[in-house]
Amino acid sequence: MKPLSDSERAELLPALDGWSLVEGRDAIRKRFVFEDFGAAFAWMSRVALAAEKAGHHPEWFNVYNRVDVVLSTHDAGGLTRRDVELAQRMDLYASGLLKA
Ligand SMILES: C[C@H](O)[C@H](O)[C@H]1CNC2=NC(N)=NC(=O)C2=N1
Repeated sequence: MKPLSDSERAELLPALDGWSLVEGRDAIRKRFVFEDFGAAFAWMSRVALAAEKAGHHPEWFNVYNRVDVVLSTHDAGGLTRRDVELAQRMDLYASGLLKA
């Protein structure tokens, strides 16, 4: 999988909801805040199954109801379409679960 081209970045990254570029690294990040630990972990479980199926895994750190996520494609050394797809899937699965 090739890293995103400049034109792909310009098109795909601004369309993502709440994701931002990580400084000093070709990666994107987002903080998800859920109602409680149960909601956070339910979401993580669902994402984990999808990630395993796709063979593309997040870097993430969970404390109680908060999950800090970083996405990058290690094999490509930077952002690829796989990261964009996983970000979109994470957002989809989080809808309705996030803290108001
Ligand atoms: C063999 C296996 O599919 C690869 O090592 C996958 C696993 N999960 C991965 N996840 C991420 N984020 N980047 C990768 O390059 C990657 N590679």
